[in-house]
Amino acid sequence: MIRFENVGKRYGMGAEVLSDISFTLEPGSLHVLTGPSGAGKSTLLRLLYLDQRPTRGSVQMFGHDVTRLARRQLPAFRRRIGVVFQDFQLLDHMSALDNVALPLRIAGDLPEERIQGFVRELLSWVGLGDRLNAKPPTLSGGEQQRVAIARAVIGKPDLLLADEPTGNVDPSMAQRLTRLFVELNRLGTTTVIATHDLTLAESIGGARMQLAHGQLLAVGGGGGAPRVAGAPVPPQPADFGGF
Ligand SMILES: Nc1ncnc2c1ncn2[C@@H]1O[C@H](COP(=O)(O)OP(=O)(O)OP(=O)(O)O)[C@@H](O)[C@H]1O
Repeated sequence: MIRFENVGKRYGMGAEVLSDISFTLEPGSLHVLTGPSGAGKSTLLRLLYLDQRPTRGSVQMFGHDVTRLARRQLPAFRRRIGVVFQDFQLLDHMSALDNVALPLRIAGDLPEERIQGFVRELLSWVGLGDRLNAKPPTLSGGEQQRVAIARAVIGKPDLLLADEPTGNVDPSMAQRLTRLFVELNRLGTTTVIATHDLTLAESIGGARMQLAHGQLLAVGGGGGAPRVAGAPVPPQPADFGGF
């Protein structure tokens, strides 16, 4: 369970960009975070990723008050979180395959041969089967976004955070990626997807978290995602073991 209580966030000496944010995310719940540009969606995702600290309030995650963690404790928590941020945060010197393999290699649970098999299958599924060895700077924005999504989901994280995850792809790929998120959520990953795209929000389902001017206007229960009609079926968990 994740619990925010009266969380406020300001950058430097600026005004608060988030004020008195309180909510609970139940394990395995699915939430779509909406709100106008500048409302604080990315800031909220960065607080959830422990990439920013709140300036007030408390945040409970994975059984800990994470506002009290030492910097050296953060990587272990972050390994439980898959992220797709707008800047993708891919490692430019590594191939697409190696970027996506990284969470499984760090986890160290699977032999390299199986890791390679799972990564190839997932990258093929997101339409990048012919770009396995390409490095991120040689990929288009939409291709980089799909590598980032594959990297975020391959290890079946406890929490998935995605910021405008389909902003750079065409509608049919957006539907395919939505299916991936929904299926991951069905396997138990608590999921928060920020988007301006109301079609995406509708197709994901789940509960809305609505931000405006740094205030959370609504947060629902977020239980269970509907099937995405007509979308292709992603690789099943047994087919890519990290999943
Ligand atoms: N690193 C930063 N330093 C200073 N101010 C920041 C920083 N990041 C965000 N802000 C400010 O915080 C406010 C909320 O920004 P944020 O990116 O969280 O909004 P958003 O809802 O994700 O917007 P968008 O939909 O345009 O991505 C904005 O006023 C922005 O200028």
